[in-house]
Amino acid sequence: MCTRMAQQPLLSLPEFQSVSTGTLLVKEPLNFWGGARVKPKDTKNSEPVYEPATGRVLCDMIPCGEEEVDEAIKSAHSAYLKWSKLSGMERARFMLEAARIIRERRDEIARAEVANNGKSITEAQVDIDVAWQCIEYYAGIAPTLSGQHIQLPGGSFAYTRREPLGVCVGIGAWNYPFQIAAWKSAPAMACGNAMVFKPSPMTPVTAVMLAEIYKEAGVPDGLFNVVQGGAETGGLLCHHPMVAKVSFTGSVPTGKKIMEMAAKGVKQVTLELGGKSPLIIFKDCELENAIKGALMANFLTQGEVCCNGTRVFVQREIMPQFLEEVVKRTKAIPVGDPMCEATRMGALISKPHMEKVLGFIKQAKEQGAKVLCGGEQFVPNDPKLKDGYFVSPCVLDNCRDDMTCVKEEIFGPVMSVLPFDTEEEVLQRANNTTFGLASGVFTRDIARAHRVAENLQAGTCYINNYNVGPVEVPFGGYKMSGFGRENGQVTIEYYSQLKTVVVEMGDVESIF
Ligand SMILES: NC(=O)c1ccc[n+]([C@@H]2O[C@H](COP(=O)([O-])OP(=O)(O)OC[C@H]3O[C@@H](n4cnc5c(N)ncnc54)[C@H](O)[C@@H]3O)[C@@H](O)[C@H]2O)c1
Ligand SMILES: C[N+](C)(C)CCCC=O
Repeated sequence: MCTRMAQQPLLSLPEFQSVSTGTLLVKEPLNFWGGARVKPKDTKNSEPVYEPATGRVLCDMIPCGEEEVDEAIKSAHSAYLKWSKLSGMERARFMLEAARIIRERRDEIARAEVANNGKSITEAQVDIDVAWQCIEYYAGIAPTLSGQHIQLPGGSFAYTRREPLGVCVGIGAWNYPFQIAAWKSAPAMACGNAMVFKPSPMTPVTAVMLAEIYKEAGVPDGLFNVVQGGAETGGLLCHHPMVAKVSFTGSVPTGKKIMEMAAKGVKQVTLELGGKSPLIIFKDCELENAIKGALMANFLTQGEVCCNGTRVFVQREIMPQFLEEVVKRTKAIPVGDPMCEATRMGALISKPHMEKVLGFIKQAKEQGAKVLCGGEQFVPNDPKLKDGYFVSPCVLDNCRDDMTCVKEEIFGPVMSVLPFDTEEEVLQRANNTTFGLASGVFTRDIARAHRVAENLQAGTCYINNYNVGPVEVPFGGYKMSGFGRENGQVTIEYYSQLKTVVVEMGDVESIF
């Protein structure tokens, strides 16, 4: 059991007044376009949405059909026509105000995120901070967007204009629901686009809070819209002729489908997909930091993190000390009520997902891995949590590169530990995967650190840390982990296009 934190100011929804585990019921519509929540037209395909910590139904997710998707996109388009004509400074003012409101309401949003996602309140608060920081960062970039002047012969010249794409679609995963919505909408809006965002059907609750906040900050109605739904609604968005770009976060199989659908309309795509990232720990590392890094690389958000370093390669000489300490600290992770400030690991997203994760662990044992700790369904003492989807964090030893737990993304709290002997060998093994999202190396040898970073085939390499994600830094994958980037300056390129204007100052020279 845990003590409730002091009450914070309210969102517009009465149900957020006293959110603690087992209390939230969301009855308000979760769609948002034209500057307001929109009731679903047809409730026949509704799906229950569960609170992971209790297994209780939190709300119904009612998918949007063709007519609703069309309304949302048209609403976005009309907002785009106004928003794209504002200067960067003007756009920035609205975005800074939205960031301020998020900061002010951090706790309410975090609590709703916890109720819907199951992650610990400590992590959810960080996610909300990252969300407002992202909006603030792109507000800072908006006024700097500019083109180039190119002098041509005879006084003629050309210039380039960085222009928005139009209506962008964002499709999100369930592990960082609010943060993903911010990571997509902030750069899109900074560049002058409008967005229609579809959250995961398992986490429909908080994206609409972001929509309300943008409205309160004063952006034009329709600039950021939310449609609820699953694969079918996602498909309607991808195929819609008024959509210029799709930014997708999710699994590799769905990413492939998104790319196919977008290809039909020659729409731009950003794909932020899954991973099975290597973390390499050399014997010359600062072991205390490496152990902390391995825990951060594996157990944030119950292990449901795309860039997690789940293949932990440890140089053989330090394996015993590493394992002893990592197991001791893994066993000490407080698992339980995610709303408690002392909790460090909450509940997995759903019962089927929990069963899938437990299935991976069972298979790992059958293939010869040794469970050093955890890896079981966990039932907290608090009776209200008895039907929650908790799994005790697990460390697997005796792993080999050919095991399923080492090759496939588990998306749960499971660390696979693998011994290695040489740098050359570990690089070859680390890169022997179709994924390429992230990677990490712990060593005190500065030359080795940079050599390893250069040779790892991944979109990010952490040196002597893991899973830090400042919004100033680009994030995205190599290989089948996707392409395009989120965060950092470079993301502007993925939400804008360049127009060249050529100006003749003399007479036309015609060959005809
Ligand atoms: N690289 C990243 O930044 C990043 C971040 C978070 C999660 N992920 C990845 O996401 C996966 C987990 O999330 P998930 O289970 O929600 O992924 P998922 O692929 O099942 O679903 C992601 C989103 O796609 C939608 N969708 C599903 N089928 C669709 C279709 N045919 N057309 C259009 N939309 C469709 C879903 O409704 C959901 O909103 C993991 O693989 C994880 O690594 C990647
Ligand atoms: C843990 N980070 C660095 C915040 C990345 C989260 C996005 C991936 O799931």
